[in-house]
Amino acid sequence: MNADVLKVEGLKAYYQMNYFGVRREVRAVDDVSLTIRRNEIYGIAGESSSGKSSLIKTIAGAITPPLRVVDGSVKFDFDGRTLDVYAEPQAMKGARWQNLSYIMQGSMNVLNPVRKVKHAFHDFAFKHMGLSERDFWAKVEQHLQRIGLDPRVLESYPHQLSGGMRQRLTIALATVCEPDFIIADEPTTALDVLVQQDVLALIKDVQRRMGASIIFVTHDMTVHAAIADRIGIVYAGRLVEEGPTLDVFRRPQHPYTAHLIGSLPRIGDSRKRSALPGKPPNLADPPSGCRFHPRCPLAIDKCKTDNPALLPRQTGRVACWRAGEVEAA
Ligand SMILES: Nc1ncnc2c1ncn2[C@@H]1O[C@H](COP(=O)(O)OP(=O)(O)OP(=O)(O)O)[C@@H](O)[C@H]1O
Repeated sequence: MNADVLKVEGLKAYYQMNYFGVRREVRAVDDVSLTIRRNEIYGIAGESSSGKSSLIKTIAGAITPPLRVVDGSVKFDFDGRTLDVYAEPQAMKGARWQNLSYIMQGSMNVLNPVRKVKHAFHDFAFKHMGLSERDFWAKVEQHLQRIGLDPRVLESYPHQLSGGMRQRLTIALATVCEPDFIIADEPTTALDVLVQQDVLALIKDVQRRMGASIIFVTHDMTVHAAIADRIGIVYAGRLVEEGPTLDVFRRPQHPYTAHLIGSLPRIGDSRKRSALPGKPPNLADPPSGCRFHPRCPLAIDKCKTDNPALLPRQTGRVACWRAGEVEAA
């Protein structure tokens, strides 16, 4: 069996707009290549507007205009069967829920406020599981119990449940068909810190038990530290660093990664953390060369003109002309 379950190659997805005859193109995903292994949790990190959600939506095959794939490919390997997301959109429909599930940003909203929770399970999962009604509900109840929810929640309306319970329910929904691959966008952002810990532990537990792979997005580096096996750092539509989570946190190679990690508060350290000057660039008109160069403390002339490729380095990959010359602040 192929060890990689997802292969993304040279992926470019742009928002292409036309305002009164003037074309505008936002290069939100710009030449991203990555692979995800079986049983792996891969986190995508980066500031707001760096393109994380656009990347994950594109990987999930869940894009709508004006976002369009202009180049590259996204291929899954499910049980030795290759599923090419953009070459075979129909096959993708068949794979949803069974092989692949997508927990969108704000996905608690999939729970219809005027219908009991049980309807969401029936609407989304029943037809994919090939079970009788009776066996289906037995399976749903067993799944809820496994993830610490009382099956009586099925008879509740969403407003009767706390935010943490609703998020647990969306995770239950996304995992009840035991998919091989889970895609999650900011799965814990709307929750307070304690509930967040709980939901993170749940995601990790469900993933380990089912042997699934997960790719998830959050801007919160502490969430990556808690659950990701590897992380990819995105800046201005490009993957600029990738590696095992511990290595990236201990020895970031890219100045941007070093900054993201250096700005995290640490217990017992009251030093003021410095903010990175400037803002992420406008992706309709990104800077030449390395897109980080206008904000980079280590930039040299070459960085202004030449785009560094993402190259293997130590245990991961990094795209920087001065890779490895940084230490976490
Ligand atoms: N519907 C849209 N039309 C045009 N541009 C868009 C649209 N949605 C997002 N963008 C632009 O695409 C770029 C990447 O946005 P994206 O939402 O993918 O970033 P992100 O890293 O997920 O940010 P956040 O953490 O704030 O969700 C940004 O410049 C954003 O303004």
